[in-house]
Amino acid sequence: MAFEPQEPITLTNLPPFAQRMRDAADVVWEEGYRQPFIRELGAGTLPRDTFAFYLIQDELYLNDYAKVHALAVTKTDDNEVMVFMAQVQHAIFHVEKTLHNEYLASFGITAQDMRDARQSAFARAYTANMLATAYGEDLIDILVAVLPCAWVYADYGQRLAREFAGTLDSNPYRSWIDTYRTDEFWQSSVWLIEHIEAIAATLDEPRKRRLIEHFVRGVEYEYMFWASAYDHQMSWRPEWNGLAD
Ligand SMILES: Cc1ncc(CO)c(N)n1
Repeated sequence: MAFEPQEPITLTNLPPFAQRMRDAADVVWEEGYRQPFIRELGAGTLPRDTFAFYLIQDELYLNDYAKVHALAVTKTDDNEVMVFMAQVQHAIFHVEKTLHNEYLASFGITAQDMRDARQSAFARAYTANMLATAYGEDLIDILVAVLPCAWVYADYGQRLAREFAGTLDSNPYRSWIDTYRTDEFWQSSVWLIEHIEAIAATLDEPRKRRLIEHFVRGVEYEYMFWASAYDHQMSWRPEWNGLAD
């Protein structure tokens, strides 16, 4: 389907460079939606301790994710970009972390448990990669590094809400789905896509290809974040779990 520039950017009306990134990631993206963690989250059957494992990892993730947005501010004097980055940081602490805190409290996970928590190998690889980009690369690289985070969650949130609409009322993970299904959450991706599109139009093909590669890698990290949580896997190999404790 061709991009309709007069129409708003939606999950299916994407400008050309965003469409290229999305197409390149498609296999991972669709397998990601079909993976057991996401299926069971949608059905409400995901074991609580698996969701708790994910939430603890995601708490740690969000700290690094906030830092990446803070570092983006140091790369530009464009106030529109600076305001966006500040708004995302605000949403991390006041929307996503509020959601987490409600779940963590209901699971009996304490502040001390959180202070003792360590990142899994998969989560650490993801945020180390994002932080390296944020410290060492340009604004465009940071925008592309954070886009999979915003976009995959918005896409899966909306799809889960639609696919499992009939059982959402009794789904213990409903407030998680409700957080990511909103148009407000999707609008972050729209903002990123628009700004990436404008910058990408000024770049040569090899540079664009590198950005696409970064984007696909980000979608892969999103996949593995859930897959490793599903298996409660802290280390690269399961038999190494706990060796450093
Ligand atoms: C791992 C991960 N990616 C993206 C989001 C959405 O902000 C999140 N909370 N966690």
